Amino acid sequence: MSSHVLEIRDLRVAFPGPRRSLRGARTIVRAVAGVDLDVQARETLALVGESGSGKSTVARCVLGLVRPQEGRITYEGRALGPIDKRPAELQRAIQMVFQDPGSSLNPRMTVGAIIREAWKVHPAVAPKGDRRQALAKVLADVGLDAGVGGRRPSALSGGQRQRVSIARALALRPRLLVCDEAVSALDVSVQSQILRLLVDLQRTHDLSILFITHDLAVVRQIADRVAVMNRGELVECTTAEQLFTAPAHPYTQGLLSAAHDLEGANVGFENTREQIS
Ligand SMILES: Nc1ncnc2c1ncn2[C@@H]1O[C@H](COP(=O)(O)OP(=O)(O)OP(=O)(O)O)[C@@H](O)[C@H]1O
Repeated sequence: MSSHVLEIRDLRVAFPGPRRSLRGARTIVRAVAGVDLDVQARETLALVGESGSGKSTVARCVLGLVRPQEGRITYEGRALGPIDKRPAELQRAIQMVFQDPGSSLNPRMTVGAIIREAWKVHPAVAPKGDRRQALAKVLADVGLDAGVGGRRPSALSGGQRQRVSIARALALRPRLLVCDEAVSALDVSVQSQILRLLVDLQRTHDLSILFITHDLAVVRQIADRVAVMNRGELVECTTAEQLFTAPAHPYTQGLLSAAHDLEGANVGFENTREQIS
């Protein structure tokens, strides 16, 4: 049997583009133009590319938030349709961590209420016994004190808020996390802490991660394999090591040298996976 948790085949998504003129026909933006991708059990696959290359659209298709014109997405061999047509256990099994927890966490609710609400939506994974203890455990798993449960997102730092987003996802015992620019809004040192947390959680919770980012320094810290998108197409999919040492595609070579120019000293980033193993 295949060890692929997620399989994407010939995915195609087009959006109506801007009008050419007041009376002219609409253009079409081919956001995803025939993508094949697999995420294996317990791996982190980074999906990288410049802004507008189609990464988020792939993620939104996996979540069932965008309906592709063509293609097939399966999770453990089961076809994934739109989110509202998915059985509860499939909705639960794939969780998303967004870039900006400020807008994805309800500002009127406490952290505890946010997590309890996730359990209300998915009673199959709600704790059977002491909910307080279960909440403290979920928060501890992401490095937060139990006291954070009584606070609202606005009272937390950006890094703490992102830990809460991860806790909310983990509370549903997912198998696949889709992280869309999940550390992009954070300072570099906080980014590293969150990336380490994800690497740890992946091991302790048997997670697969599809990690979307435009930042190659982040890829270096977290990815097992890397898929590179350009203009809706996948141009290269290889191990992280291979990508950084011998990128095959000219587009990837260009991305790497642009990152070199931008980051200077940061290019020598050590790999978090190696540091903590
Ligand atoms: N809902 C939408 N309606 C119209 N066009 C869209 C929509 N969503 C995405 N697009 C277009 O599809 C293309 C791919 O966008 P997408 O957000 O997937 O790229 P991305 O690589 O994730 O970029 P970014 O990192 O900037 O989000 C872009 O040209 C974008 O403008």
